[in-house]
Formats: sequence, C-alpha cells, structure tokens
Amino acid sequence: MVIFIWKNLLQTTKERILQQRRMSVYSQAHGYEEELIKKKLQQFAGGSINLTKEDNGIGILTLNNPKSMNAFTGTMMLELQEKVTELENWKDGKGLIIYGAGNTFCSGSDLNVVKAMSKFQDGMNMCMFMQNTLTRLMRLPLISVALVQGKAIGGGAELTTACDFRLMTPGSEIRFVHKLMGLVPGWGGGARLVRIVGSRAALQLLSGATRVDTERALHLGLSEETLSSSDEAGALEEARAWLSQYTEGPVSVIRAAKEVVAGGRELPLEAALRTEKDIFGTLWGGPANLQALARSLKHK
Ligand SMILES: CCC(=O)SCCNC(=O)CCNC(=O)[C@H](O)C(C)(C)COP(=O)(O)OP(=O)(O)OC[C@H]1O[C@@H](n2cnc3c(N)ncnc32)[C@H](O)[C@@H]1OP(=O)(O)O
Repeated sequence: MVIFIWKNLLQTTKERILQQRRMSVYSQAHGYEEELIKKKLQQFAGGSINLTKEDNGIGILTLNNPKSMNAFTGTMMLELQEKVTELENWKDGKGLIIYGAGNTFCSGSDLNVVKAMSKFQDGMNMCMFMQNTLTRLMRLPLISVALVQGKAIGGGAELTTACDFRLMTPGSEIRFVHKLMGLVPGWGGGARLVRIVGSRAALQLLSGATRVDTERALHLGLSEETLSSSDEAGALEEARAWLSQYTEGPVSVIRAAKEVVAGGRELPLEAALRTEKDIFGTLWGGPANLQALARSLKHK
C-alpha cells in the first residue's frame, strides 16, 4: 500500500515538473493572441530551423537562412516553436547545440518582418510569441550551448542568452544593437542578460550597443570559452566535445541536474528548494542511484 502511494506521488510529481517546464509566460489573460500572430508570421516565409537528434543525446539546432545572415523570418519563428516542442518530447535528450549556417550565428529578426509588423499590437504579439518560445527553450531539460560564429546581433544576441552556455569562435561577436534601432530587447534577452553578467554590465552592453568580442565575453562571463576552430565543421566538433563533458552519464541524472539549476535560476528560494526535493525524489532509489551504490564508488 505504501509503495503504491509513493509510486502515485512520484507520478504526480513528474507530471507537475513536466507542466512547469512547458509553461509559457503569456496567455490570453495577458492580451496575447497566439493564433493571430501565427497567421501573420506565416506570411513571411524563408529559411528554416533544422533539428538533428544524435545517438549521444545531443541535439543540433541549425538556424538556416545564410543569405540574410540567418535572420529570423516569420516561418523560422514558427519552426523554432515547433522544434522546441519536439525537444520537450525527446526523452533521450541530454544536450543541445544551437548554431547558424554559413559561418555566422544570427542577425536577429528579419528586417522585412520588423517593418511589416510595425503596428503596436503586432509588435507586442511577436514579442510575447518569441518570449514564450525562448522561455520554453531555456527550461528544456537539456544542457544548451549557443555556438557563436561570426555575428550574433539583436535578436540573435538575445537567443544566445536563452542557452545555458555560449562558446565563441575566433573573431566572433555578440552585440545587442537594439538601442540603435530605437528599441530595447523584447525576446527576453535583457532580463536574461542581467542574470548572466549582472545589472551593471548588462546596462553597459544595452545602452552602449557595445560590440562584445571573444575577450570581453570571456571577461564578463558571457562566454565559457573561445574555441580554436573558425570553420563550421571544426567548431561544431569542438562544441560537441565541450558539451560531452557534461552530458556524459545516465539521461535521468543529467536532465535532473539541468532541471534543478533551471529551478534555482528562475524561482524564489523556497519554491526552488521544493522543486529540487521533487526532482531528487525522481532519482532516489532509481536505477542510476542503485547501480552507483552497488559499485561502492570512491571519489578520489
Ligand atoms: C529582436 C530585434 C531585432 O533583432 S531587430 C534586427 C536587428 N538586426 C539588425 O539590425 C541587423 C542588420 N544587419 C546588419 O547590421 C549587417 O547586415 C550585419 C548583420 C552586421 C552583417 O553585415 P555584413 O557582414 O557586412 O553583411 P551584409 O550587411 O552585407 O548582409 C548580408 C545580407 O544579409 C542581409 N541581412 C543582414 N541582416 C539582416 C536582417 N536582420 N534582416 C534581413 N536581412 C538581413 C543584408 O541585407 C544583406 O543582404 P543583401 O546581400 O544586401 O541582399
């Protein structure tokens, strides 16, 4: 009977964790009209977002619109949402690398879309659409890395902040150019940047529209490492090797580690502690835990 109650409790906990992870920031209650914005975005076609899921549990998400420096067209925004949903349902996933085709990361929103969506309500709906998608991306139980080659500009810079880590190739740069367009970030990149580099550095980067090269990014803690390869294949291989240090091991444990950190990053302390307890409960006495105990490991 006790075991039955515990199993039910564990199942409910797992469902609650899953629901929290998929929760969007905006709904109709905030005046957000998802179907309307999706219809509008559909009108601006071009490029694609491609996803491959490797056997090692690492997903590779490619921003593919190289003729416009991988700017996000409307259909790419819609495809990003679809790929995030696919990744939420990928039970074997442990890590994710996001990179841009053609040796550059992303030049933000396609300026043709920006111009055509200049009405207030369109802009707000697009902002909420992208914040919802990037928040769900950030909450994925996968350790994520933005591989920055070339330029990450505007919304491209914002996208990098939705990843757990950033790796940069020689000569690459991250730049929040919003000020120069009479804007501030709207894809959640401002709020996330504060959590990554602190409020003073974030304010400097936004109000100065500062070019952040590899050296400055390392200094600010915006980038983890400057890779040695500049070419796409070499950089991707290096990023894969870097990420593998952290994705090595049982799927359940790696995903749980990411979920504990995601809770700690986003929630007030008591809620984060309760989330940690719930996630701990999904592992305690589980296969990975029992196998480790049976091996009587010493951590010398
Ligand atoms: C969320 C808010 C936002 O993201 S608002 C958008 C912010 N982004 C921008 O303003 C980027 C504007 N573009 C630039 O500053 C430059 O093109 C950057 C990215 C620095 C690249 O410069 P450079 O290496 O000299 O290449 P280029 O200018 O010749 O560009 C190559 C082709 O790509 C295009 N492109 C570039 N960015 C965009 C964009 N965001 N939307 C639409 N098209 C874009 C350029 O127009 C150029 O096209 P073409 O070869 O002239 O036909």
